[in-house]
Amino acid sequence: MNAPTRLLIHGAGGRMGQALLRLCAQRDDCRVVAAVSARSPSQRVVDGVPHFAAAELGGAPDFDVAIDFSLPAGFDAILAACLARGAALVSGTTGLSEAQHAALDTAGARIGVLWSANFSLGVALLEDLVERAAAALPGWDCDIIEMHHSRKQDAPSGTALALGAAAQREGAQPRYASIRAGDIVGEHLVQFTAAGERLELAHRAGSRDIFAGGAIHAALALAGRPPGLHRLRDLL
Ligand SMILES: NC(=O)C1=CN([C@@H]2O[C@H](COP(=O)(O)OP(=O)(O)OC[C@H]3O[C@@H](n4cnc5c(N)ncnc54)[C@H](OP(=O)(O)O)[C@@H]3O)[C@@H](O)[C@H]2O)C=CC1
Ligand SMILES: O=C(O)C1=N[C@H](C(=O)O)C[C@H](O)C1
Repeated sequence: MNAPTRLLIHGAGGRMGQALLRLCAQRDDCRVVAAVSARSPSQRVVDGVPHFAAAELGGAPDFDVAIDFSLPAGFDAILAACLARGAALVSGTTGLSEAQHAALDTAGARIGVLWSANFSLGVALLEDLVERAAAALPGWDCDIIEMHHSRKQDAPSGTALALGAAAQREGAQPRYASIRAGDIVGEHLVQFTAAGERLELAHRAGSRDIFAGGAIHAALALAGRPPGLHRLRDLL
């Protein structure tokens, strides 16, 4: 059997980070060698996993792939750490700046990189469906309504922007509406409207395990691959 892939989880103390740590602990094809959060950990080792504060990232052991679900403020440091170690990066952090996306693209020349606004299988398909609908319905209004929990910091969501970009490629001019309420995991409705009719394409995530499972799948698929910019749809 191959040695387990060594993972660093960046944003480990957060909602996604906790889901990733739980799912990784149930597998024997990967091992979390470092869990990194913004603040100093209250316990150094939790369930056998060494924890680090962001300022201690340089002291983390070697890893094959970093899985990053943090915030834009932490993104530059994890990208730099991956470049310094020659490790791959799978990131789902949304709200990144244009400069951060450009840095990701550049990093693809040296390490394996995959960023996706949404790691669910359903949203990967939804993006295709939205592109098809926009191509088939020229001139229709296109509205993207997204709903998330009240702690989410960015709006519109990364997924809404990715769906909007898919519609825009086919000439639609998407508008966005965001709702932040309670503990909604993540819902996206893309609505095409003309006089007398409306087409609705929707995805509802009921658990963060969907995203975490997709990111782990991508990380294991990326491990050992040559450098390059990868797309989630090619790994599903
Ligand atoms: N692509 C996808 O499929 C999905 C993407 N997301 C995105 O993932 C990101 C995280 O979401 P969520 O887990 O809900 O957020 P949380 O706020 O729950 O967690 C954020 C985590 O990032 C850590 N963090 C914050 N700043 C830094 C920093 N400067 N350096 C290192 N770590 C830092 C926090 O540390 P501490 O614990 O110390 O506060 C925390 O552990 C968001 O951008 C969200 O939009 C979310 C779900 C799915
Ligand atoms: O912050 C979240 O929770 C989510 N963020 C991603 C986004 O911005 O699209 C994906 C998912 O909807 C959950």
